[in-house]
Amino acid sequence: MSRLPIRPSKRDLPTSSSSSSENGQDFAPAQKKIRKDPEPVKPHAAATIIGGRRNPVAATRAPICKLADFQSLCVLKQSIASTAAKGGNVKQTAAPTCPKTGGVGGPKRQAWDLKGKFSDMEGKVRNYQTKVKATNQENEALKETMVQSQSRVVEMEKTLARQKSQISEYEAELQALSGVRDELEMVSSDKSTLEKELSNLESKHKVMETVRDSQEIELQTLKKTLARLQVTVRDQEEEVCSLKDTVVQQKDELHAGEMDRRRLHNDIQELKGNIRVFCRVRPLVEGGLSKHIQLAASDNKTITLAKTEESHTGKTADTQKNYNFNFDRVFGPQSLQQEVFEEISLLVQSALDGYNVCCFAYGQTGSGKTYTMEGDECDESRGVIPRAVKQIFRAAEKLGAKGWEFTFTASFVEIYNETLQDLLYSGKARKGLEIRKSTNNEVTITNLTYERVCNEDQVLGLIMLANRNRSTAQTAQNDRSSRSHSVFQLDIEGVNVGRDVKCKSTLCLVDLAGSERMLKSQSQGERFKEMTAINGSLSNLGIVITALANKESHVPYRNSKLTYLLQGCLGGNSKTLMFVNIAPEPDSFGETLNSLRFASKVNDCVIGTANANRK
Ligand SMILES: Nc1ncnc2c1ncn2[C@@H]1O[C@H](COP(=O)(O)OP(=O)(O)OP(=O)(O)O)[C@@H](O)[C@H]1O
Repeated sequence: MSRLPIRPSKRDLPTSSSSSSENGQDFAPAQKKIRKDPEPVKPHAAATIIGGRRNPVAATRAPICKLADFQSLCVLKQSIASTAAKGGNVKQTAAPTCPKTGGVGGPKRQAWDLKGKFSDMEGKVRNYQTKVKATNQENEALKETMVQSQSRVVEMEKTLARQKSQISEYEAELQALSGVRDELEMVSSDKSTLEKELSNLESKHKVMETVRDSQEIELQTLKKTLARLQVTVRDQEEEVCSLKDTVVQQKDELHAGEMDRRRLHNDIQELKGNIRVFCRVRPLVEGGLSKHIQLAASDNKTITLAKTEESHTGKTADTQKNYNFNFDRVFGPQSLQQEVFEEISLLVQSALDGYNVCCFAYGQTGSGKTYTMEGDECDESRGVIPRAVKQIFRAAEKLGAKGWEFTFTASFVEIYNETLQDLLYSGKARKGLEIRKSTNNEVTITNLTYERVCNEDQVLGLIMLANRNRSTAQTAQNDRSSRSHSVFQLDIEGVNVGRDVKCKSTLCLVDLAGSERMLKSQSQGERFKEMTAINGSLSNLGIVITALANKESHVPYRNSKLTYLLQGCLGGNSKTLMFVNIAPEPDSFGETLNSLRFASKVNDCVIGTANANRK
């Protein structure tokens, strides 16, 4: 019976843990206490500290932990290590309680020695109870330590959190500082650039200083030169003043000279006669000159028309009848336009000096009137009108230097069948063109275009316009230009403000209608009307000139439009030049003789002295 309770406990031993192999029921409470003890110690914390492995975060953060934190960590480590060591002792002390030893160092009791065995067991129990008590005490101590450690751990974690937040603050600060560093780098690079610039500027400054020094030296030299020049300028100013006086004096003299020139020029013109007649012979179409026209080799003022008259009976020899004419000048068929104009240019000058000048071409159709007055387009063939215009504007420019200012007004009128046509107007024939005489004896035409002109080209443009308008009328009426008078007038007004002198004159250039006479029986209708008008105006021209020459009290200017219009240019206060153009063909003999007779009559006239229109 006594063996029965022991055996089962022996058989249980291999399956029990080493601490409960002897008496599982008795030792169970102690074993339970041992198992519960380690619980307060968190495996994580123990592993972290006992294992000695360092958390990588903690390791990396260690350098920035405060020294106090580090020290408290060390204390915690030591206490846990000592606790672990004590725990190990518990295991070591528990090891001798292995039931296989059978008692406390004594020999194995006999099976029957139950009392002995019991006392052994009691001894063992007491022993174990003592150990358990000690272990419990240790456990309590450990628990306390664990609680302390846990509170420390909590503190440490707080500290850690604080430090983490501090670290993140530092990191943010660091980041901000890195921005500052970048800025600093930029600033330093700017600084180095500025330093380079500064050094460049410094070197430039040095160069400038050198330049300034040399310029200062130059300035000094220039100041000296300036001072010298100022003295010279003062001298020269004095000289200029005296020269100005001289200039004023010379201007006075010049003006007096100009007035003298005008007077002398006029004297010469008057000596030449205030009405002059030039004869111009047109060359034959095939060249040369026909036999019936003879020009004296000795002078250029005579022309002879020779006519051979056959004997009526045939018994006597043929007789030759010569008609001699003297004029102011006779131009042969070879005479150039330039030569012809030279003789007239003095009269053109008179127009600028304030005298009315009239130049007209008389002759039968085709005798060269238009060629003489207008000429052809090429330069050498230009006639009296374009050359006169050129001379007027050039002379006006020269007189400008002597204080004269001129204004020019041009008009171009045609007299056809005793009616006036405005050649500067391209529209439908203008009506209401009437000749009017003002109280101061100025002749004007109502509704006529008076164009202000400033230069030669403008006048030439107007002449071309007049020719276009004339040829338009010509296509409507064949040969009209030969049957009309064209009158170009240039009104000249001059003023010399400095001298308070004014002058006013008109240059009148006229291309007359063909002067040939037609037998009344041959002229019919329009042609008869034309011929009557032409003959009337031309014969009236002769009458007016004769009346002027005879100093008659009444001069019938109003008998024709032509003489009425030319009144101002033909009267006593003008210089008149007449061209008599003759055709060299033998069959024009009769007309040539008539023309020369008319011209001769005019040439014999002595018109009174012209007065300049001056104020
Ligand atoms: N001195 C000259 N030298 C060369 N050719 C001339 C000369 N005179 C006139 N002629 C020419 O003779 C022709 C007739 O001349 P122009 O037309 O001038 O005559 P006109 O008298 O004006 O005639 P009309 O009364 O019909 O107008 C023209 O071809 C012209 O070029």
